[in-house]
Amino acid sequence: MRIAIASDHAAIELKSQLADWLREQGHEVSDLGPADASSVDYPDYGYKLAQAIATGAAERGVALCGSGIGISIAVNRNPACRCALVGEPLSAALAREHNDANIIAMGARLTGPDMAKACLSAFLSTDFAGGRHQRRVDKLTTPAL
Ligand SMILES: O=C(CO)[C@H](O)[C@H](O)[C@H](O)COP(=O)(O)O
Repeated sequence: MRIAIASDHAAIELKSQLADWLREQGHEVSDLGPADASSVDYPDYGYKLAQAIATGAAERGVALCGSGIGISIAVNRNPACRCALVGEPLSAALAREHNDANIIAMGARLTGPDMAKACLSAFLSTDFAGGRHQRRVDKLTTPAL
């Protein structure tokens, strides 16, 4: 699968660990940065990731920052993105099954590498269930008010 991954400085180490792990499993991984641990702003990298999903350059995205909150807010500003912030595998699976999430967000200061891999594994191996969930997901792409 084509997977794009982006973070801020707080998650640079987790980004690198997850990118390596995904490549070992045969995924095509685009690391959208940052390249080092210098302090950066999560919206800049969240927008790059959102663009990769919106253009189809990537089928799935991984968004990481200290808590996962800031970068998940950033990517969800793009209507092509459905990003779920998770900290355990059941939420990661449900984000796919019910919400057809195309980006997973995690917080490197809250979630360790083993748990992050378990979440990512559940996210990548779970299909969208469709049916009633499709109707609800469709409503996310229409103006709410
Ligand atoms: O955006 C965040 C919180 O929603 C992330 O956790 C950031 O990584 C964090 O705010 C960065 O904080 P720092 O003190 O500048 O390292």
